[in-house]
Amino acid sequence: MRDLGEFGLIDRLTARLKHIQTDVTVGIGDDAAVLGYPADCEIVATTDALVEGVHFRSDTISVHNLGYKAVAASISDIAAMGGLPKHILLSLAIPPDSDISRLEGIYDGIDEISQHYKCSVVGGDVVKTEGPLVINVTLLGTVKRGQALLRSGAKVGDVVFVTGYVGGSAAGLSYRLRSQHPPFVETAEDTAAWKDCMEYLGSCHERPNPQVQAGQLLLASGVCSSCNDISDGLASELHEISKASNVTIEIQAAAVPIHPHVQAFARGFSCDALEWALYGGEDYQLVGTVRKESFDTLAAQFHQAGLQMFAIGHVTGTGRGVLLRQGNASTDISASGYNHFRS
Ligand SMILES: Nc1ncnc2c1ncn2[C@@H]1O[C@H](COP(=O)(O)OP(=O)(O)O)[C@@H](O)[C@H]1O
Ligand SMILES: Cc1ncc(C[n+]2csc(CCOP(=O)(O)OP(=O)(O)O)c2C)c(N)n1
Ligand SMILES: [Mg+2]
Ligand SMILES: [Mg+2]
Ligand SMILES: [Mg+2]
Repeated sequence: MRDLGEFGLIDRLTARLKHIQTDVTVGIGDDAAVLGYPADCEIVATTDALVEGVHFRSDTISVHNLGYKAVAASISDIAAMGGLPKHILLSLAIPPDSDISRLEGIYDGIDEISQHYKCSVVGGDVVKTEGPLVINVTLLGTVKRGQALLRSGAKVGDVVFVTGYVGGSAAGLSYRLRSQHPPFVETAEDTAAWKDCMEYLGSCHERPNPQVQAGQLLLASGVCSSCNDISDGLASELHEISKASNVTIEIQAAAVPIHPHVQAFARGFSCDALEWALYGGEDYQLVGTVRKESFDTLAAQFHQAGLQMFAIGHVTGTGRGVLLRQGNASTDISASGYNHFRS
């Protein structure tokens, strides 16, 4: 890698990007990219850093899927605003002893997800570091002017929704971090079921599906009063909506959608699947609120489009708070979830 030099490295990595760029007047190779945007749109911009040892480890994710997931996390933020992803700026801080094939693998994963979601890398930066590998993704997208979905519009009476299963990524990570064989695999049938379960958990953790189409439907419906994507866990994201909208939210534990594979894995290892769903994070589903009278129509639209839409609770009052109802008991759930500066 040292032989390549900075510019050789950039050439090697960007050569992996096969996805055709659209709305790019000037792309990689000049001082800055020049990008075209439709006049009836606003730009949505998000940035997130991923640090080796904090966001990923070589034994928890493949290099290809690391590239895939790094961009997926940013696409998810654009989806939560009701936007479409367009242009990626990609910066890497690279330890000097890094293997070039590892970096190329990351770029292949980025190229794969770029093709799928029709966005492209238009620039970036490479620097050396004495610390761990850092990948920073900045993503620019478009949203219909004045229509971005915010966290701040939830109103009393609204239904709280989530666009898919939660807890799968944390379950997948928990699987990756443990070495022992599952206690419930005895017969050949068990082995087959276990294999399906592991594939599901692995893909939840390594290859999340950011909900761009769901965000588009929510925006077009005109009845979505708040929206957020789930990076830190359902509890934390609900607290953000509660804070931004100054409302109290109550969700039903039994209504939180947890995939049967996640439940089976939790049972097998005596873990709590609801904990993963509430506090695990990295599910990259959307959570938000819609007007009560419009929920059924919206859910039907989602199902027609092959998407999921689960009602998990209501906005019950004004003033901040998130409550979890289990049977007759209703308890405050803390804002805990993944938090970089709190343990
Ligand atoms: N270092 C920073 N400087 C300025 N704004 C920041 C910084 N870090 C985070 N933010 C902003 O704070 C808000 C919350 O960030 P974050 O919790 O990371 O959002 P998300 O979970 O959607 O990625 C976002 O608007 C983000 O842009
Ligand atoms: C090795 C490893 N340890 C822990 C995690 C779990 N994890 C790391 S960061 C994170 C939350 C999401 O990252 P963050 O930087 O908070 O993204 P943002 O909320 O800004 O989108 C989670 C659940 C992981 N993915 N890999
Ligand atoms: Mg962030
Ligand atoms: Mg977010
Ligand atoms: Mg976070």
